[in-house]
Amino acid sequence: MTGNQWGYGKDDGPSAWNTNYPVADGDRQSPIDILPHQARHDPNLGPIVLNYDRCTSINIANNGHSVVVEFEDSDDRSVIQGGPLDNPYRLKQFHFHWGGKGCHGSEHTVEGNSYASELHLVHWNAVKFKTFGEAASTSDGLAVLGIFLETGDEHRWLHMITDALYTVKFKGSVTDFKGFNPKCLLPSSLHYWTYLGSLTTPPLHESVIWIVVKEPMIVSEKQLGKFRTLVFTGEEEDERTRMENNFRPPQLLKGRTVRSSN
Ligand SMILES: NS(=O)(=O)c1ccc(C(=O)N2CCc3cc(O)c(O)cc3[C@H]2c2ccccc2)cc1
Ligand SMILES: [Zn+2]
Repeated sequence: MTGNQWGYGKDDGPSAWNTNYPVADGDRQSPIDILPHQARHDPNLGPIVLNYDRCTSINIANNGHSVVVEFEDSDDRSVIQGGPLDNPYRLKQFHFHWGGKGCHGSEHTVEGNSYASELHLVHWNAVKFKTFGEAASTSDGLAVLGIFLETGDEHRWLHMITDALYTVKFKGSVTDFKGFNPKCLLPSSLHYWTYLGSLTTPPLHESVIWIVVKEPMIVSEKQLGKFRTLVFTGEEEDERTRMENNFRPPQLLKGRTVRSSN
């Protein structure tokens, strides 16, 4: 995966991705604009259950597209289950998408409104697949939990992430990041919308069961600003391109149904 041929700029951004990744124009692309009143309330949709108590974070990294925290996924120590999922899905990593100063940067939107940022907790079906890569390229191999970030009061735990961002300023930097449990980032209610979609970055595989939580987490403008101290470029490169607006805009629904938990 040489992720360096795509980006979020004018020439290599989302509108150009279909050149190298034709699935970009596919029938189940993500993100989407969610219309709550058109979502089908499904009483059979149970609650989302997160068993993260024995989760093991490994490191935090700048992969040139976002800041990513990776987890140990060699067993079922941290899984998501319930809701629309038939199996437990293992937590692999989480990362964020955000905007520029004062601009919004979520990927999913709600009735055309975008949030300041969006957190993605990426899980894979280790019951049906042997590796993340295999799951990520097969329908419903992944389950991504999306959490909106809205600006307001300071988030009491997000500093554990933002305080580490200076150590991964440049693309390709990785530092140890142990003992972090992302459960501390979740809003109080896990009511959600769910639909079948794709990765929102190349290779845009149509392999994702999306679970988008309705209630945003509240973070301060100051905390969000720290994400913008990262750069897309490597330390050895001349230019320093600020990492911001790393979001794909909403894609066509193409007849898909969005279901709503209660
Ligand atoms: N935004 S998202 O849809 O939630 C998303 C989910 C997973 C991934 C992911 O884990 N990876 C692996 C790291 C990676 C690095 C890249 O440079 C890149 O272009 C894509 C990824 C994706 C990825 C997923 C599946 C196959 C290959 C790569 C990325 C984004
Ligand atoms: Zn993402």
